[in-house]
Amino acid sequence: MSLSMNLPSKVRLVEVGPRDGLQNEKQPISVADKIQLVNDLNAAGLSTIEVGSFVSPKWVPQMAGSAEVFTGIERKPGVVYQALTPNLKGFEAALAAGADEVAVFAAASEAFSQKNINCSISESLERFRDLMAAAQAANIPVRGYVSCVLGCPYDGEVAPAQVLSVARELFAMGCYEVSVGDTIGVGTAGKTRALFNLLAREIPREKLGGHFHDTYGQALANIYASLQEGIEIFDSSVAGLGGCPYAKGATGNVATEDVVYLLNGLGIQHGIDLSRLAAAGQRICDVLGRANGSRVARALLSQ
Ligand SMILES: CC(C)(COP(=O)([O-])OP(=O)([O-])OC[C@H]1O[C@@H](n2cnc3c(N)ncnc32)[C@H](O)[C@@H]1OP(=O)([O-])[O-])[C@@H](O)C(=O)NCCC(=O)NCCSC(=O)C[C@@](C)(O)CC(=O)[O-]
Repeated sequence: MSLSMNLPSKVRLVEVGPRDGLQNEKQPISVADKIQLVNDLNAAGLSTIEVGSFVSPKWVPQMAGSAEVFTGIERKPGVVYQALTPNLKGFEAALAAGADEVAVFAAASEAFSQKNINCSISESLERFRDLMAAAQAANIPVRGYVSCVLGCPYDGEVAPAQVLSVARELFAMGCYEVSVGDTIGVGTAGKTRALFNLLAREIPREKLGGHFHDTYGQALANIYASLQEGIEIFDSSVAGLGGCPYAKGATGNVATEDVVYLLNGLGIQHGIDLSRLAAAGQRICDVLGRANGSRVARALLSQ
């Protein structure tokens, strides 16, 4: 039971650091370092880890070695190792690499859809159909993402009804859960609550996830607002790694360490060992030669 009767007692964190976190890094990162990151996250208790993506290497070169990463990781029973896939080709590659589950991604804004995956929203949804059929035949669960739900770097304001329409389509075609993403981190708590309130009129709350970037420093406030709306699934990235190659200026995802600290304070269960998690984040930051983006990790590691 959480300290507040109105909040969920348990949350599932989807760790997207190895994919969303690393995809935007310009410097080469070795397959060994990526494998180490996934293994460290495993050891810290994450139950769902997005290991990599099977997208065009011309579009996102950093994810080119994802198959080797999948092959090299130590698998822990009960942990879901997920891959991001934009089409059937990506799905087949993910399946061959041993992904337990895949994620498809659509946008709530037309301009972002074009920039990110080179097609309109409706074309992207159409593209997922053969992937969904192949996934169903192979018994592979498919997660859905909707990007730019609280604003778009090209189109500006995004209508909540448009987010609902894309999320509804993803469910209708068979996604078991949909994560809605504030790709450029412009959302605020009030808008977040209003969005989930609208989505929950048609989609069960326990099937909705929140994916917040911290560009404007609002991610934790938005997560708290989502918890108040009964949302129990959040995507986060160790050490706040990340940024989207097709959203200029977008900084990292909310740091997993910061979310865990928030949940600890609220008495909400999550199953993650914060000190191991902070060590995992610092290790990859040392590899990348960049500052740790988690304030909680910085505070803990300086003690
Ligand atoms: C979707 C495409 C492929 C369309 O790209 P396209 O150029 O329109 O597609 P195409 O079908 O014409 O193929 C072009 C080339 O890519 C190859 N190709 C085609 N598919 C694949 C594949 N799966 N894996 C490997 N290669 C592939 C294909 O074989 C061909 O190779 P070529 O003949 O030129 O040598 C491209 O636009 C793409 O890969 N985009 C990926 C963009 C991306 O990964 N963005 C970041 C992830 S989304 C995100 O971060 C947001 C999220 C999810 O985190 C949530 C949030 O924050 O909001």
